[in-house]
Amino acid sequence: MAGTVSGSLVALRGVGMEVSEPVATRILHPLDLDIAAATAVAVVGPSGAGKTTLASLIGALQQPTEGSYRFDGKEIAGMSRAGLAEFRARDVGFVFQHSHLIEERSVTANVELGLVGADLSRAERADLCTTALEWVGLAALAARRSGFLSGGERHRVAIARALVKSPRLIIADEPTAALDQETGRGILELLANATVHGATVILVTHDPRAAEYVDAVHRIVDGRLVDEAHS
Ligand SMILES: Nc1ncnc2c1ncn2[C@@H]1O[C@H](COP(=O)(O)OP(=O)(O)OP(=O)(O)O)[C@@H](O)[C@H]1O
Repeated sequence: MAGTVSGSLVALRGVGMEVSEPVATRILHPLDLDIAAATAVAVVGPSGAGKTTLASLIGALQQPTEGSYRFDGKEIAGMSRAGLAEFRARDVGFVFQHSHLIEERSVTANVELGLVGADLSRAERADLCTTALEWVGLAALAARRSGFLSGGERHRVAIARALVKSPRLIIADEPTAALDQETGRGILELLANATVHGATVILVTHDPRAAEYVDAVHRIVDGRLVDEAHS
């Protein structure tokens, strides 16, 4: 891609994480990782290995204690708080294990939360919400109160909320953990398909089925990137 040094959307070089409180702990050993634009990758590994920490560094929810993180060629490590907040708001959509919807508000109102801070007219917001809901197959439920949705439907709304601003990066942390098998499959498929819309997708998961839906699997064990297998 234009503007990148390595050709990757996400390029980590020697990125690591160490915390000093409550005791000095090395959470991630310095690692290199490249993720190409419009691909889907899974980050897998045992509990406590550092998967969420890695995803939160890539999503700029935390800063690494060392190394360089370039996103589309632009250095993210060391950016100001305001710069990080702007990066997250513009470029990153997050999907978590629980959908975190506002129960008493409508499906559309929840999706619109993904546009907070965007300089858009009411009509533009409505259009974007409709498109996102169509994309996750929930257009018919747009006006429904979110508290009345099933678990799978809630996840779809959460995905629509992450997608509505067309972020270049989607980070999903254990998106299937709270769902039954079949619903989980649908969610994995939906997330991986975001690449068709140009998004780059990072799935943090214990779910072995995720490998079927992604372009690459990155394995973290004890804070180290130990394996990379292309499917
Ligand atoms: N801010 C922090 N301070 C101290 N320890 C931390 C901090 N953040 C994470 N850890 C520890 O670092 C390790 C890695 O955590 P992380 O959440 O990244 O693992 P994970 O692979 O996502 O685990 P799981 O699959 O159980 O969610 C864990 O032992 C965790 O307790």
